[in-house]
Amino acid sequence: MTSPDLRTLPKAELHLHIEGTLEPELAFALAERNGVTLPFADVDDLRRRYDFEDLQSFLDLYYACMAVLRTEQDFTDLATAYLERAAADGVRHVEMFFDPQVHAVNGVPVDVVIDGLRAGLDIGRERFGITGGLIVCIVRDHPVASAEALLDEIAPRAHELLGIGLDSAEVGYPPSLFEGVFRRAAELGLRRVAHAGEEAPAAYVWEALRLLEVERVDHGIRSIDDPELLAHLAEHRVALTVCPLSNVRLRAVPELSAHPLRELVDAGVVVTINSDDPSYFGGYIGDNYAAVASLGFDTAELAQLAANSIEASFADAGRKADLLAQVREWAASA
Ligand SMILES: Nc1ncnc2[nH]cnc12
Ligand SMILES: [Zn+2]
Repeated sequence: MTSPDLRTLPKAELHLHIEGTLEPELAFALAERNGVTLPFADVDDLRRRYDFEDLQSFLDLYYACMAVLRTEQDFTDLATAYLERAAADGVRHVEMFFDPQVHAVNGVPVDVVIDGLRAGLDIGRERFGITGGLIVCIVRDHPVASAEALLDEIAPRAHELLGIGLDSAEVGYPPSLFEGVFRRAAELGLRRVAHAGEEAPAAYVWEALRLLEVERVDHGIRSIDDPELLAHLAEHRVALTVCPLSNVRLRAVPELSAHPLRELVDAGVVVTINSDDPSYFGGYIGDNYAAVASLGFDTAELAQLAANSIEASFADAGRKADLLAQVREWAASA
């Protein structure tokens, strides 16, 4: 039997930083359009620096490149370019992270970012049939007061957002710092997710669950070190948004074959597959599914991972039922 085309498997992408889809070519085009000077000679020079030692070494480059994003049109162009690639990878629903505190440092108001990304999502829906929304991320190594000020700013537009997340440098910035911020976000009607257990230990995942009351955990791979936590995640069906190629590139795991994905699935955890920052990590979501297939996951298991992504999404019940039927159809014909 030939292996099925994983790019036609209908799926949701639940862990995607839209700024992490900025390809070097677009970065230089936007730099020129906006009169911003990037600290790299050219596209090839920038790509050569995509050799990361850890999360922080990646974040340094990632935040530097974000300086080219200035106008509403820039954010629309960025989102549209991603959605076109995502559509080719079988993505039918996407929940997109963005980092307004970093854009604010560059003088870009959060309204510009939201307007630009929402226009991109509208194009994605019309052109590619992709549904989805935005998850505003708190940059955890900025002061808590800055996160609180951001909530003040977005409060009137909370109904235009799906949720709140927590990202950036993890170790030393535990979820507990943001308990009040997340409580207020919940009062605004935002769904809650957080990066936890990417580089930091399982204790950060417990904090995200107990103090931030998250509905999904982003990465969460260090949960593997805590059997009680694994049992809790499985029992309560709290999904992990796992990003295998990211974990390899940022050396959260020594190599793909050492990834704890199989153990997480065997423990009964609801695992989903995602790309994180695909421009920087050598692969979009289709490449991540292909990496999982190379670990020995069979067609039925890959279809189950896609079904998990739909079930764990914040799509409405009708959309979920429709997409789950599409996954079943794919599996039956694979
Ligand atoms: N993998 C990651 N972890 C934490 N913050 C991020 N921001 C963008 N990518 C990230
Ligand atoms: Zn991430």
